[in-house]
Order: sequence, then C-alpha cells, then structure tokens
Amino acid sequence: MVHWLKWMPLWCCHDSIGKAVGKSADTPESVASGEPTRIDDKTKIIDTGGTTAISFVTLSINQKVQEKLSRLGICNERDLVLHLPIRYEDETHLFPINHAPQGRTVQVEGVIVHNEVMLKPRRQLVCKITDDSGTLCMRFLNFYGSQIKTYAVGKRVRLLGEIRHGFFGAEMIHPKCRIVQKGEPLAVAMTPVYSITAGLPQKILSKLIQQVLNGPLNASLLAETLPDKIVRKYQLPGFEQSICILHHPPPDTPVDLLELRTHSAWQRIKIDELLAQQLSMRMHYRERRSRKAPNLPQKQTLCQTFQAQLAFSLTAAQRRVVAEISRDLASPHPMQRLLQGDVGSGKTIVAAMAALQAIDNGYQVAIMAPTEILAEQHFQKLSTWFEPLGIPVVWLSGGQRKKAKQMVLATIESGEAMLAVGTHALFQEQVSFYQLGLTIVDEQHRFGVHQRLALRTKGAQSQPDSMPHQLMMSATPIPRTLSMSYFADLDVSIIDEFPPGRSPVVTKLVADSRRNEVVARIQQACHQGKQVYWVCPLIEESETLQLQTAMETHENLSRIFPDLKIGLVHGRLPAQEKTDMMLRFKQAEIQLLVATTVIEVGVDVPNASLMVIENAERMGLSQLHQLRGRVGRGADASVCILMYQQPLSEIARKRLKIIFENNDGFEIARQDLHLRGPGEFLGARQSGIPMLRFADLEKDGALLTTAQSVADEMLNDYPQWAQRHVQRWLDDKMEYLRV
Ligand SMILES: Nc1ncnc2c1ncn2[C@@H]1O[C@H](COP(=O)(O)OP(=O)(O)OP(=O)(O)O)[C@@H](O)[C@H]1O
Repeated sequence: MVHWLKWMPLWCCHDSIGKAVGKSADTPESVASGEPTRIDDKTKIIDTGGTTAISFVTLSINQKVQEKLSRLGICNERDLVLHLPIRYEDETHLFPINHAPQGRTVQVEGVIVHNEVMLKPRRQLVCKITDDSGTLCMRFLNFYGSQIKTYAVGKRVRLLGEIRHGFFGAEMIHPKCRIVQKGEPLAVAMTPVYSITAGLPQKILSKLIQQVLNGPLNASLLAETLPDKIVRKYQLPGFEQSICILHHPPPDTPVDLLELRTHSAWQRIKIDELLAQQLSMRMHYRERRSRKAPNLPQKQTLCQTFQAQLAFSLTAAQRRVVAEISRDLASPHPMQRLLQGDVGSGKTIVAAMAALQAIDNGYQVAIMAPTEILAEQHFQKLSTWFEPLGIPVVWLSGGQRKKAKQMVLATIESGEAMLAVGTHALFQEQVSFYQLGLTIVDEQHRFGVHQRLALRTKGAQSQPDSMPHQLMMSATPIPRTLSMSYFADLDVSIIDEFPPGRSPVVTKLVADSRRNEVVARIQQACHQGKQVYWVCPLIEESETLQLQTAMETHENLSRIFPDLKIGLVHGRLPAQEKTDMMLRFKQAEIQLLVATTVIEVGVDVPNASLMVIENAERMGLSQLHQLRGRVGRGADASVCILMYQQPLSEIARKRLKIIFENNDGFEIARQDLHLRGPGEFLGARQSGIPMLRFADLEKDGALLTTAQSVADEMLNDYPQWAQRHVQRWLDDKMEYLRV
C-alpha cells in the first residue's frame, strides 16, 4: 500500500496558550532553526504510517490546547488555515427593525424602552427596543442579575441575531447585544465564526488562525497548487485569495453568498477538496493497474458445466456483469470491482461464476461475509453447486472447534481446498493460502478498509509480487454522486434487473395496537402453507434486552399457536444451532421463524412470503429494505408488515413513508442519503472513510464534474502539481486510497 506522507515535521514546542496567543508567530524557535517547512521539493517528509500526529512548527501551543485543537481535527498549521468559518456575523450593516430581513442573522439598533423579568410563561428577562421604524423584543431565558442593570431603560443597544415572530411579536432570543453610543461607527468587516470545542473559545482560535496567516509559513501554506493554465481555463480564483476572503471577507462581500457557500472563494475551496479526492482515487487506480495479478482467462470448462446444471438461466443483467468480471480476471492487473444489486437480484450466482473462472485456472478463491448466518448460507449454496463439479469447498469461522479449524487451515494451505467461505476468520494470521487468486467480499461496507486489505494480503503470501483480484458486493446501492466521489477508484458493475417471475413485496404499515390482527394473519398464512418471519425489535442499547424480547416473542407465539412449528434464531445462538435452525426453516420444517436482525443480510428462503417487523420505527431505511428483501424471493406474492409504536418521531414518520412508497433499492438509498447525509450513509465512522468537509455532493454535483475534468488534465499534463495538491489536502488522511 502507498504510505501517506506528512509534510510537516513532527517536532512541536510546548508552551502555554497565553504565550502562544501573545507571542509573535514570526519568531518561532523551529523556524529560526532553519528547518524546511515548504510544500516543495525541499520539504522534509516524515512518514507517520498514516496516524495523525500533532505537528505545529511555528506556533507554541501548550498540550491542553493542542488536545482541544486535535478534537477539531487541527494538528498543524495547515489544518488551521483550512479550518474555515461555519458562518459570519455581519456587523457592518444596520437594518431598521421593521425592514430587517427574516430567516438570517441581522444587526439592528434601538433604545430600550421597557425592561422586565417575567415569570410566565417562564422566568426570563424581556426588554423592548425601539427605533424609528418599529419595536422589537429581546429575551434572555438564562440571564445574570447584572444584565437587568446593564440593559436598563434608556440604554442604546446593538443587537445581532435572527428576528422571529413569537409569543411577544417580533423578537430576538439571546441576541448578541452590546451597549453603544448614538452614531457609533459600524464594524468595517464581517466577523468569521468557527466551529469550536469546549474550552477553546472563538477568540483564541481566530487568533491562532490569524497568526498562521501572517506567520512565516504563509507563503508555503497558501501557495498555489493548481497550474496557472488550469486556474485560467476554469476561471478559478487563486487559493490564497480564496482563503483570505473566507477568513477575512472584505466589507463589500455579500454575506448571503458566503453563508450559502456559493461565493467563488468557497467554490474554489470545494473544487480543491473534490479534486484532491479525485486525484487520489485516480492515482490509486493507476497504481493498481501497474501491479501484477494472476492472469485468469475464461476457460469455459467449469463455467459451462455449471451453467448447464442450473435450474434457471441468467438474466441479461447477470450475463453482462459476469462478462465484465470475466474480462477483469483475464487481465494481468488486480481487479477491484464493486458489484451492486438490489436485494434478491441474484448476486451470489455472479460471485459463483467469478469463483469458477479463477478455480478453472488452478487458483483458490476466498469468499468473506460479515455474519455467520450469511457465510454459512453461502457455504451451503456454493457447496451444493461446486461439489458436483469436484471442487472442494471449506468453511472457516470464529466459532469453529479447534480440531476442525486446523484441518480446514491445512487444506487451505496445501491448496486442496479451492474455495474457502467464511467470516472475519478468513483473514486471521494463521490462515495461509497456497495460491489465492480472487477474494470476494459480500456486504463490503460492513468491513473496514484494513479488514479487506488483510484478506487481500493473503494472496501476496504465496506470490509476493502479485495481488489477488477482488470483487466486492453490496446490496445497499450507492447513489451516483457518492460512487462518483468516494468509490471513483473502483470499477462498478450493476445488476439492474430481477430474476423473472418476481412480484414486488407489498408493504403494510400497522400500528402496534392492531397486533391481534397481525397475529391472525400469520395463522392464516401458515395454514395456507406459507412460511413467515417475525423480526423482533432492534434494541441498540442492549443486545441482552433484544435477545430477551426475541425469546419472549417466541414463547408468546408458541403459546398462541400450539399447532405451528415455530423456531427462534438470534446472534447468541451457538453457530451449529443457528445453522440447523436456518436449514430447518429452509426445508420448511419450521413455519414461523422468530428472529432478531441477524437475518438482515443475504438470507435466502424463497418459500417465505410473509414478514412481520416489530418496532419498524426504530430501524434505518437500508436495514428495513434489507430485511424486507428476505421475502419476495420466490414466485409467491409477498407481504411485509411493518408494525410501529406511536407516537412517531418526525424522522421515523419520514422513513416509514419512504419504505412504504418505494421498492426500488436505488431510490430508497437516494432518499436515505438525503435524510442522513453521506457520513452516516456510508458508515464513515466504522469504515474509516474520510468525509468531504466543504463540498456537499447533493448541491455541488457540477463542481464534482469540474473536479473530474481537472483531475484528468492534471494527471496527464501536470503530475507534479497533482502530487502537491493531494499532499495539501489529504496528507495523513490517505484512506481515500482504498485497498
Ligand atoms: N437468473 C435467475 N433466475 C431465477 N432465479 C434466480 C436467478 N438468479 C438468482 N436467482 C435466485 O434468486 C434468489 C436471490 O438470489 P441471491 O441470493 O443471489 O440474491 P442476492 O442479490 O445475493 O440478494 P441479497 O442481497 O438479498 O443477498 C435465489 O434464490 C437465487 O437462486
């Protein structure tokens, strides 16, 4: 893997913030010592192995403040420069009270004509202010006794805040308020407001930023990283100019453009950020194309025999993606392809065909799934498919007995096992492949970057100079803008067609108070020979509580329906019991399966056609869509009943409406992204994907397109500039580079 390099040296001086703020930044010891500090060829580059290290060069900041800064993601001078305001306070204009625009922060001035501590509807200080145009109330809910005196009748005040119409008519709640003299001059510039953290006030942060902007590093920190030709071609303002405008907007800058982030200075910063992301993705892509991978051409033998055995023929979409993957495998460079397809669209068979192509060439394949149930199911399915072809398939999981595990490990190492299916256990240290040619990761977003890398490096053990191919699968569709940015280094295949004969699942929303009707419906369905899932509520705070609820539900349903065969499956069940239970359900020995959300991904029992999900209001959209996807996999018309508890929160109501109205996973994903934002959507915290800070993919689609064009031009014509640009923006956050 390419290591990410830091361009700031690591030494830092510990001093007090008092000194740091008071001291002139242009006489730092570190600079005086003549150490290199520029983003150019002379830069001293220290490889920190990808960890963020605090490395202030010119500022002396004590450790406590450093810790606070690091909470804001600020670890060096460059981070301070890029810590841009979240909003601005405009004290350069005064609005007459009655003509001040609503819905934004404004400044007004008036004389206090009334001042009173009110006790109803709650205790608060209320002051009435007038100017020539009208009257306004200012209210302080938590106030100091001294404020009553400060804001005495007759005082002239300037208020900065948002005017709303409330209990007291036009009012400002908790405005920024100061006493002024008549005719006092207005501020000459807007005040930037930064995101801060406890114990680190605005004043100190602004001062530190100011010190850096005026300090000895400014030339390198503000240096242009785009060639002049590109700046002119795309009519971009300069980097330095943009940073200065954003930290210190000149008096005539329209505040709306700044706040809405449509000002050209913001556009430049957003393009720079998107460009860095695009460049790093492309660099990664190129780097991958320069590596070697086993050449696994389509041999037709196994694949053809396999297809001839199948009870169905592939859909056109499946054939298309199989061909795309097949082409990649035949190339001498490692494939890194993301296979997207809605729940039940038939990804497993595509994975099987890819595996066969590798095996046909004498290479081993590893298939990794995030849960034991899913991995076990893949194992069952692939064993049934592959063993008639004489291909040994093995199973590896954390819960396996030591002796069984050792036997499996031995067959993987000797090359006897051609296909290994398993969970996280597959990338543990003791696993060693004889000749791994392809890794397939199901539900890829549930694994972190490092976990996927760990599996891939298993290939390098047998052939140090080559990497195995990798196929990643996901049933959570990734909306286009996200895949254009965060997944731009991957090739993407999409299955956009369902196997024939499926009818969409009918979704019903039922309040928990109508539970009896739901229970009656289940009985009826079971008597008609259908199979039913009953999914118990997700209780995030406590897995034990969730388990308890599932057990109680199982007991209750067993009491109500003594004649039905009812099973229970949950995460704490020993692996073998889980497998047995799923098998019995699959073989229709069980009619009603009570389950926790462990069945969420991949479980495939085509005969199950009714699902009840309790407390659906607690679940996220993609989870609901995944769960619902467990039914509607066979020819029978299927129903999913979403039970919810009232009252519903606003967000829960929105989610239930979306899932009720939509069956298409891509549309659900699009709306989910809109509701939650990219960070939550991509599970950035778990997967370690660094999020964009300034660009908003929903609003800045056009900038993304520009960034893509600029990235291509820079890599072709100005590769050194490209390197420098990426360094400025990503430096240690190089996990944009996926493995
Ligand atoms: N071309 C096809 N014709 C008929 N049935 C098919 C076809 N392809 C797959 N199937 C069947 O459709 C069902 C769903 O397939 P599969 O489990 O591969 O879906 P999936 O995309 O992995 O879904 P999920 O994301 O929910 O795991 C399976 O029972 C599978 O055998």
